[in-house]
Amino acid sequence: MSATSANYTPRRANWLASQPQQPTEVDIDPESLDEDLVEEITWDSAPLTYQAPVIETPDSKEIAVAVDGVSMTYRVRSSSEYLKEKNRFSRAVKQVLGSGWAEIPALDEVSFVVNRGESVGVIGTNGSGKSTLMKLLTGKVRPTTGEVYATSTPVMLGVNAALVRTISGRENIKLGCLAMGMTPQQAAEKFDLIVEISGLHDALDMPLKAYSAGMASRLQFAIATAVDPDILLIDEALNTGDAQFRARTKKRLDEVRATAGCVFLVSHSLGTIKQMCTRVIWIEQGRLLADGDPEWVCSQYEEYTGHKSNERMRSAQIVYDRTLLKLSEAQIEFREGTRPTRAG
Ligand SMILES: Nc1ncnc2c1ncn2[C@@H]1O[C@H](COP(=O)(O)OP(=O)(O)OP(=O)(O)O)[C@@H](O)[C@H]1O
Repeated sequence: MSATSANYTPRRANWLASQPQQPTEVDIDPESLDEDLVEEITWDSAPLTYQAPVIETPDSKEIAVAVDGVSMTYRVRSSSEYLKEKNRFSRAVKQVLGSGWAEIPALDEVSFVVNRGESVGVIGTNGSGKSTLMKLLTGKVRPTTGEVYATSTPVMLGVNAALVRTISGRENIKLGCLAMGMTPQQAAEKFDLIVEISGLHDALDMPLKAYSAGMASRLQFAIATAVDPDILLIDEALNTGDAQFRARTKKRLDEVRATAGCVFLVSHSLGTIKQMCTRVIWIEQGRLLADGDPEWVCSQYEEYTGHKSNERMRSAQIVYDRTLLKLSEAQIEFREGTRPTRAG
């Protein structure tokens, strides 16, 4: 569908007509809450209220990505051992279908809007749904329900720049650029920049199989970001670099951010996230739990994971519930003609 479709009717038009346009606080019946939770929330001085969804009306000049009520359920054929294993971890298998088929919920009604110039950190414990979200953003995988919109095709670092182990770094740069859709001339023009970003001047003629994991991911990063992607997705790629490379990476990410669209960075390293991101999204058990200031979101996450790693599951649940209470859920409305194309 074209971004300028004149006949577009917002998907949620009926719903919007019956809802307030401003966030409104809705009273919760304290009787329905666990006593400890009430105590904790009161102590934290958070209002004992749910916020009604904020209606996000993306500005067509600003918007880079809109994720509108996206849910994702994988359908897998699995052995009973695998299912037992899944049950042991955080996410329960929702429904076991006949003859070994199972549905695994990975994301549940996630909505947010990202504007150009933002650098969004994505955090969450193992299996919470971060990589699934990235896959949906590339448009290569379709959500079960909901929709992902993007103003250009997001580039996933590491997927588009597949490296070949038997040829040199120099040849990999040329091949990687061609694989990402550059002409031979564009690839030649970008060569020096890629070498500079990767910092691999001395290793250019070595075969890739002689590179360490960190060196290979530096090369991958340099190739992927050389195309000046409008929307760049990075999944854990930065964690292998040394301090010098991280500084160079940050510089390059800042440039990408400044020149074009936005960056998504999935990482378990909160230091990296806080250093590189202007906003953080916390996905937990498939739900969007927090979306906002990196310091605040990371501090809630640290408290949550601290409790979990000490097996204080009840306290972890309190942090989860308390954080969720503060989330202003988004509902997305596109004005006529302002909707970007569907990702993919
Ligand atoms: N291809 C797949 N088929 C079936 N289930 C999957 C598939 N990919 C992910 N899942 C399941 O979906 C859920 C979310 O997984 P996902 O990889 O998105 O989590 P994650 O937050 O990226 O985890 P991690 O931090 O460990 O990389 C998990 O329960 C996982 O087992």
